[in-house]
Amino acid sequence: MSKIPVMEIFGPTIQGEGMVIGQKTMFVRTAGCDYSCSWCDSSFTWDGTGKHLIRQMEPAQIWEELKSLGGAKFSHVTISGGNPALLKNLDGLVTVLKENNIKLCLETQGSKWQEWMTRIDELTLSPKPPSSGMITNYEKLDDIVGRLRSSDFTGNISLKVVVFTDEDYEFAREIHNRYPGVPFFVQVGNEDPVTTDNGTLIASLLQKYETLIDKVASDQELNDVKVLPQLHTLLWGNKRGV
Ligand SMILES: C[S@@+](CC[C@H](N)C(=O)[O-])C[C@H]1O[C@@H](n2cnc3c(N)ncnc32)[C@H](O)[C@@H]1O
Ligand SMILES: Nc1nc2[nH]cc(C(=O)O)c2c(=O)[nH]1
Ligand code: SF4
Ligand SMILES: [Mg+2]
Repeated sequence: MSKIPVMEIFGPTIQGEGMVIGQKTMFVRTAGCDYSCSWCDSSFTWDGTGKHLIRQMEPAQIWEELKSLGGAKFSHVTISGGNPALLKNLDGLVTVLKENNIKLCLETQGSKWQEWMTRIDELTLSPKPPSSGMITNYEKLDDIVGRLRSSDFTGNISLKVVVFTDEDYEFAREIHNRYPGVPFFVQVGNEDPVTTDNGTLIASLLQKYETLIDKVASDQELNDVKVLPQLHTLLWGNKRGV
């Protein structure tokens, strides 16, 4: 059997980001990432600090845990990480969840392709801007977007760029120009993904949200775009498992 490295399973909560923001959902967060973004808010999935939390789980076991946490109070599961697209054998989990009529959302950065991605209902690709320290492989990203725009894929896709700096904003424009027609989101960057001072954090994030809205509002290159905060961070700060 094929086990999946699971970092955390939580919910029901709401999807705090992107194309289905507000959607009631469970989360399965896998361990391991091929990137190491400077500002990653889930760095415990790849920097060794969460090593003790990793469980190697069978798809059926993950489903049991989702049910024991969520009971009958969910019909939607978001798979995030880390980068879940590193795992070929997530196929088994997708199968179990689909057999149980669960709608599936995936969060990934667009650096790897897996065949099971065609069975996701809401797929977010989040290429990384310069402030992350990562370099986007456009050949790879073109290939992935191409596959997701083909008739093999019946779900919905979106592109989501997190913005911290003016350079990041330029990167967001480039991505939107490169893939016109793909629903496009810009998201406020959280510069302090460890603080527990929620008052200060939330005030600063709201300020940044307003600044990003102003920037987009006065930009004729970014018209068909949605500007969002991380709703879960505005509600619960950097708390894990929400
Ligand atoms: C933790 S990542 C996991 C999935 C995948 N590795 C990715 O980056 O798309 C989930 C989402 O959180 C975003 N994110 C990570 N750190 C962030 C931060 N400090 N501020 C805002 N968004 C952040 C990522 O850009 C991504 O869209
Ligand atoms: N509520 C909530 N929404 C989220 N959307 C994307 C998340 C992620 O870490 O991938 C996330 C998360 O961790 N919590
Ligand atoms: S790609 Fe995602 S999980 Fe990986 S380091 Fe960047 S933000 Fe974190
Ligand atoms: Mg998160």
